[in-house]
Amino acid sequence: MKSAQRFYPIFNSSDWLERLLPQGIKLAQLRIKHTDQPLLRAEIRRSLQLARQYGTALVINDHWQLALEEGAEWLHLGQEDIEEADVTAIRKSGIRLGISTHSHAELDTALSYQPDYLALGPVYPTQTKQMPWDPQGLERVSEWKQRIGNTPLCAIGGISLERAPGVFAAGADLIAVVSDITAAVNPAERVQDWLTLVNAAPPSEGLTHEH
Ligand SMILES: Cc1ncc(COP(=O)(O)OP(=O)(O)O)c(N)n1
Ligand SMILES: Cc1nc(C(=O)O)sc1CCOP(=O)(O)O
Ligand SMILES: [Mg+2]
Repeated sequence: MKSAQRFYPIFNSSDWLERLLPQGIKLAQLRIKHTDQPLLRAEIRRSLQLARQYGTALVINDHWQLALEEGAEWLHLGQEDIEEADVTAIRKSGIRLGISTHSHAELDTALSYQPDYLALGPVYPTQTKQMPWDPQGLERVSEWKQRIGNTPLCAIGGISLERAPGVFAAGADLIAVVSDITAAVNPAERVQDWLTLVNAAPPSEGLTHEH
């Protein structure tokens, strides 16, 4: 895996992608929580165009039907999402799949789908999303990595640039972040700091994405 793919920022619009992909982001997620289908399709289409332009692997969150129809290569689903999705169609399409986990039971369920990566969260307290889960902590990151072996482990939730070295050292292959970038005083500068950090990190098993 190219080391820059260990940094996985999450954005809620194609405008954010237009603004920050030129910084050299090689893996990102589009996470839009409204359900207006025409607007969603337009956002997904524009985001995929931007991702192709900048050589970025773009993961579409939640909206698996639109992701398939618009030719996305990556999809992220939570446990409730996957219950409602047509997993056979998703797997048949060849789209690569990441799945969220927050507990041992969710980990067992997620592993049964043989995902292309697994996410564990929230590692630290987060203001970005309300969840019933207590922060997992770094020991849980290490435990997950031991249990999932070669499947890439994505850590998410309350992770800042300053916390990232500890999260990688605990066993995360990649780190997903929202507010550390989008709430930064200077998001482009913050992206550069992350890229510097991951480029200096030791190699890791993780996502592969050829361009
Ligand atoms: C990389 C990554 N990890 C976890 C999530 C959360 O997914 P989910 O539990 O389905 O919650 P929503 O993001 O859909 O609110 C994620 N999106 N990305
Ligand atoms: C969208 C999301 N999912 C999580 C999980 O634990 O599944 S934590 C989270 C929010 C992450 O945002 P921030 O980097 O601002 O804490
Ligand atoms: Mg979801």
